[in-house]
Amino acid sequence: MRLPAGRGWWRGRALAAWVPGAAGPAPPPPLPGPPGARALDRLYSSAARQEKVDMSRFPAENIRNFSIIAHVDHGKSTLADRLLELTGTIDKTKNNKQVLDKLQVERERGITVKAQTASLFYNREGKEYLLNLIDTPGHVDFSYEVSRSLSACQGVLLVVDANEGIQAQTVANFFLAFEAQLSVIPVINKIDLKNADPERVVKQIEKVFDIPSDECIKISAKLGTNVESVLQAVIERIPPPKVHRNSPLRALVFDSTFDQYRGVIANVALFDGVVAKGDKIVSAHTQKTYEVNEVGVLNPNEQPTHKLYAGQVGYLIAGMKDVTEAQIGDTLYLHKQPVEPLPGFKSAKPMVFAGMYPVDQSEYNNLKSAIEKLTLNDSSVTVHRDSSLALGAGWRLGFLGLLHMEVFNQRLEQEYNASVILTTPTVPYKAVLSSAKLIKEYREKEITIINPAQFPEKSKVSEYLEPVVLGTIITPDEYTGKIMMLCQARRAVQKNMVFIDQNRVMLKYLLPLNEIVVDFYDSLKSLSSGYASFDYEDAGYQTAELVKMDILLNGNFVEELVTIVHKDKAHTVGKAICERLKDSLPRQLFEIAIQAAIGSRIIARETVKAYRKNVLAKCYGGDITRKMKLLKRQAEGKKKLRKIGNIEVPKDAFIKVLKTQTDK
Ligand SMILES: Nc1nc2c(ncn2[C@@H]2O[C@H](COP(=O)(O)OP(=O)(O)OP(=O)(O)O)[C@@H](O)[C@H]2O)c(=O)[nH]1
Repeated sequence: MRLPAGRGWWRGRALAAWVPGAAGPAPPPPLPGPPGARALDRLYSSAARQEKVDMSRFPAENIRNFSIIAHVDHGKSTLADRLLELTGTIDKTKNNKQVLDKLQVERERGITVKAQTASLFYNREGKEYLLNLIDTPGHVDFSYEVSRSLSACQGVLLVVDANEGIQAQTVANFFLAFEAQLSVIPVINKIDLKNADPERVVKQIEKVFDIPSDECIKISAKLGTNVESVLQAVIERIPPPKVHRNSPLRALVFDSTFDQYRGVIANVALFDGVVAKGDKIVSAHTQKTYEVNEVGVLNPNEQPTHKLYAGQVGYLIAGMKDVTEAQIGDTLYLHKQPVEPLPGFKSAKPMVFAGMYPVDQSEYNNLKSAIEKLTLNDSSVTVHRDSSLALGAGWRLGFLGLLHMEVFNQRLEQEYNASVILTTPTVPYKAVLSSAKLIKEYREKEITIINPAQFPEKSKVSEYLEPVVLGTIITPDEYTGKIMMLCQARRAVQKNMVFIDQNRVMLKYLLPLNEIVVDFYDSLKSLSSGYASFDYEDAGYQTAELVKMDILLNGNFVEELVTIVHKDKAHTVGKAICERLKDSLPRQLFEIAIQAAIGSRIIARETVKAYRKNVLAKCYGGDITRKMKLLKRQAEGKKKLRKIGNIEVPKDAFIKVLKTQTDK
């Protein structure tokens, strides 16, 4: 049986409540062993399994809400495993590996894609604490998940690899936490590695983040070395949430997922008040009223509770039918007790757009339903209907980056059995219109273009704009020269350069997004032997000399191959498209000229030589039935062709040219 995605696949383990003093059957007698292990045994006891947890026993001063943030692969999920074990939330003997990475795509790629919350019950010196841990993704495409998670926290564990030291996402994530005014606990991980140099990393942390060296905790999450002191620091250095339990309910929806049986499961952080099953709540965003069906904590599986109290982080199910009803950043309050909504979040801004089409048009409806379901679990994807003469009806989807696009595609295939064609990604350009007619048509002066086919002509535009990002590159000094040349070739403007230690440099560049979207990271990695790291943040738009490039076959315009390029790159890009098309077009009875053109100016050309495929050539002699069969097969093949002028172009040829370069 295929396990449903998201929370819940762990359900077989059915962690249940340990509820001293709660209504229902008495908890089993204390067991020998460390407090965490005892808690675990109680959690697993079948008597307690039916009970709901009583969360009133955790006053705000006994609560710590924190995220684990780091550069990719520095060990967040492994540290989360050890913390879950140490607090007895999961069984230590089970060889746990990245337990909170629950999606198949996360397990296969070994990366975290979705932030996951776990509530840990922890006894320390006779006091019982509730530690709400959020494990976050490290890759730049998912930094939106990180910033959202931080809104439910008062502190972070900033994990840094003792061998690699501070990397680009370490810097980006630190500043997210710093700007949110959270307590930062630096954790230097992987001290067991042969090449580990924790002292060097301590100095980097002091220099770049201005954090005193004695605040760094050195651990090996893999071996469990010194992980106890991380728990101690969480309790001592992260402040409890400042909340009011006697005020009316004010709950922030900081994440949400969709379960096909129960509807929306909203992850909430309670800033004020209390919420319980049966309460009537209102969404500040939609003003719709709902009745709460279930509240609970993730332990790390869903564990229903009697109530959730201010300062706590948990989940809430209230009959919302899709995630648009539980918008991330929304505030929930009690019916007839309106409150000032919490600030919420800026909505996720798609950075790349690509066309998505079913491989076979008869699969359109199935794919439509799969996309709808998956976007319910990933609301940062935007979807617009689109169509192409060659590929049929489809959609134009917006993603936070290329990895996000690949992960979405993989999830469609794995979780919904869909097979799709994804076209080359483009970035969202803008045009400031000068034509009164167009302004009237669009009802605005500045339009965003997510489909190259809709690029307005230069004569109707006063200026074009392209998205830019502020990129951070951290590299060993010896590769700086090569990296600078790469950045220059990508039209980047250097903004800053500092040494973070004797031989490591941090470079800051303003880069056009379309120059980095496809292969910048790969180029950076290969010319620095894998040592340089890269992260970027949105930096708005800049004026750009963009041109629309057409592709012509014997003078006939091919609508699906229109591309927007910077004028300086037009020749290179045009040549590459012509070459790819030449390789994928079958020869025909006449010569075919493939041309890339800007307006009437031809900038690149390839030729496919004439050739006659005589399907009857082998049928010498008089077997008429065999001849008829071959001619019929040829006629069927023609149905998969599109005629451009008198040229027959197979659908496969378009696919080869349009498919993303990352698709193999
Ligand atoms: N030697 C050693 N390896 C470790 C340690 N901690 C984690 N690793 C390994 O480092 C790799 C990455 O660990 P993860 O915990 O998945 O890292 P992450 O930061 O969660 O990764 P993302 O979610 O992709 O950003 C895995 O192969 C771990 O086994 C450690 O203390 N020592």
